[in-house]
Amino acid sequence: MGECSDLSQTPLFTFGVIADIQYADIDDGFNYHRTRRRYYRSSLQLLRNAQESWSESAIKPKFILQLGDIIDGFNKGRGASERALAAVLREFSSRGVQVHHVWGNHEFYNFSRSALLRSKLNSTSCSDEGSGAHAGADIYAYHFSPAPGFRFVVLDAYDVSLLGRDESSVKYTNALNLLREHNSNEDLNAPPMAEGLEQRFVKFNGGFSKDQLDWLDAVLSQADEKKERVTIVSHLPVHPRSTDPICLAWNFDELLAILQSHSSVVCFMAGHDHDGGYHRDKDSGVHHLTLEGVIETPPDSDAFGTVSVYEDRMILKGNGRIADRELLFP
Ligand SMILES: Nc1ncnc2c1ncn2[C@@H]1O[C@H](COP(=O)(O)OP(=O)(O)O)[C@@H](O)[C@H]1O
Repeated sequence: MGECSDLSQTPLFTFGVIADIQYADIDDGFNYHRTRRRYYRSSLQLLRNAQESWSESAIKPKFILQLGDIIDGFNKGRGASERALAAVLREFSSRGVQVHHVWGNHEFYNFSRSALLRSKLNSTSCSDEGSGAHAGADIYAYHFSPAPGFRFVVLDAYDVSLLGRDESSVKYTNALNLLREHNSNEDLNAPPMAEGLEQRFVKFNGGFSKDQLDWLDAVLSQADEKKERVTIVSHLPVHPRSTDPICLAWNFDELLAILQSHSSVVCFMAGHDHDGGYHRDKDSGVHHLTLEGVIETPPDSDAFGTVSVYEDRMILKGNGRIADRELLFP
């Protein structure tokens, strides 16, 4: 960190990040391929560790980004969705810091889209006022500016998806047609190929509608004009080198093209791939960060980050499985 002599400087503000808590009050289990252990019960304690660290830090985070999959789909079958959600939200609210919730596949395993829109997982009330702050009535995407010159955009990566869309809706039919164009398996959660980018066409992923892409494009044009620094968050990663390709958003390429055409974008943060990932896009200089998931983090470790924001960079202080990173602005 040669140029980092200003680390002793006070940041303009800080914020917390945490991904894939996937809490359930059940014994440990495994991922689909049985290669990774999942610590369903202990994930609540790891969230508690994060909250404790944030509240004890000299500079309190201005907000927390919760990158999706806050509770596990197993809750649904046990009739425990509301109880599990209440337990996790109790932890979040205990310290009184504003939380921005992103929606992942496990949100939709537990709740319908309309229920989510009515729930405490809808944090659009923390968005900026005014027209254009939200992408649309049934698209969960909004932006906010926590400090002058900085903007954050929350994206809905399941806008085009089978998950959460009513089976009688046009949006569901369109998503099913798109998925079937790429995946001929009977079980649409099974990837169509054993490797490569086409693997992403599975039911547990989704994408961004044209309405959402147009909205994002307009939000970023305004941010370019104001010379703001924009960080975008979504449950699904969009850079093939920042994740296992099976976790990519269906139309990651369309989203990447938008990011590359706006000078204001500095960082894209996602969850979903519990192993995490990082890549700096060489064309745009945008940092693509995929956060390691809490659910696959052993009870004696941690998985959360605190980001300090400066004029020219963000410094991620990782805890446990998450590495420290210096994110210089492009
Ligand atoms: N290779 C696969 N073939 C069939 N189903 C799969 C495959 N991988 C995952 N699934 C299923 O897809 C869903 C999402 O997978 P899961 O591992 O739970 O994702 P997450 O990491 O988001 O928890 C689960 O219902 C899981 O059983």
